[in-house]
Amino acid sequence: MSQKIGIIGAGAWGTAMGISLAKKGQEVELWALEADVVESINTVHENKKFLPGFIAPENLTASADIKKVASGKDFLILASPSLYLARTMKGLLDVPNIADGSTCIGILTKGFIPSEGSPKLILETLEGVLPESYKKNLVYIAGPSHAEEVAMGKVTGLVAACENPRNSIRFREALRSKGLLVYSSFDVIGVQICAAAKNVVAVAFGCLDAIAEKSDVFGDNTESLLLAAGLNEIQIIGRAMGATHPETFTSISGVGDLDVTCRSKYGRNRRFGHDIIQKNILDKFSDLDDLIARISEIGYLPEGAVACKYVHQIAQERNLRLPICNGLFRILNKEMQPAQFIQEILDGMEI
Ligand SMILES: NC(=O)C1=CN([C@@H]2O[C@H](COP(=O)(O)OP(=O)(O)OC[C@H]3O[C@@H](n4cnc5c(N)ncnc54)[C@H](OP(=O)(O)O)[C@@H]3O)[C@@H](O)[C@H]2O)C=CC1
Ligand SMILES: O=C(CO)COP(=O)(O)O
Repeated sequence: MSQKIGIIGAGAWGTAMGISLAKKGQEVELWALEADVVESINTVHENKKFLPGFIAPENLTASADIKKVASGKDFLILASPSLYLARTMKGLLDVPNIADGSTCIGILTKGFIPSEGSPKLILETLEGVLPESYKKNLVYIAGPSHAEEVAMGKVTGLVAACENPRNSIRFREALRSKGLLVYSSFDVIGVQICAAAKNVVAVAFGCLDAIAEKSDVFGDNTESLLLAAGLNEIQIIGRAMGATHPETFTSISGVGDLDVTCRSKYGRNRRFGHDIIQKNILDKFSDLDDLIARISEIGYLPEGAVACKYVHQIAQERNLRLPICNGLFRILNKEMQPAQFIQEILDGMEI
């Protein structure tokens, strides 16, 4: 039976998920902020701005009216970048099926949310805004899933994490298809940390990858060294923040997502690392706060740059030793030259 699904955020990932669901026969409506994105999806069935080259079925439609997109849906999927997620969600609180808790909500965003004290995880932030009935009922969805490949129908694995197994199973059934395998998890904290922190490691990986292209000293072996040490740092953060299942880190949402983000040609975070070395992209920003404030000027979304600020804050507050994440923070904050970076982190890291 076809279900009604709303997706908030028509970037590459929201659009690809919409295409996958629409191909499965679900009735999907996407919210896009920009009128040209709405028009392009509704007229030529393609998101020319964020996912060009992929044609959507006609049962995927778009609207600029966020409340309309959220109204009367069985499922609502949030796919906005971390910087805009909380603000976007607040605009939906008076939608009747959200106010009464009857719509099942899942989140695709990867990152942390700033708050007055410590940075917060996404579910914790949304639970603080949504009606009480959503507590322990939000579903966090992550895994190695570049939008382009999901839109193509290439076989992809995702984890749907929720403290209430009924909801992770509901999402699993709604999302899964021949190309999309969906597994349940209870480890909402571990899965969120893996999704946010792997982007930071992938920026560092992109820097190393660019340096290695012209180096006699660094190669594929060095890259695997960085990847393994990065996974170690992700585990340190996860354990400190309350991840419940050690196997999360070795699952598709842990090492799987880290691997694809570091190595895929579609990776935005890896590309950003490359651009730091090859295009001196940091020259136009004065520090990390300036970069975050003007992130749209980069032309694509490196969530790892935003997450790096919050991982650094968490590391300081909890006295965590994270040479890769903290080394990258010093680069992005203009405290260290990129050239020094790889050697320093290789000298400092523990596997
Ligand atoms: N791309 C991928 O392969 C994957 C991405 N993700 C995660 O999904 C999230 C979205 O990434 P992605 O789809 O790649 O992003 P894109 O860079 O493709 O799209 C940018 C998005 O930002 C939105 N946006 C820009 N300005 C604002 C604003 N002021 N308020 C609200 N929304 C705004 C755009 O809205 P609009 O649509 O309305 O124009 C659009 O949805 C990120 O957290 C990312 O880490 C996770 C897995 C895979
Ligand atoms: O999360 C992703 C793949 O699972 C997308 O990573 P990038 O944002 O680096 O492209």
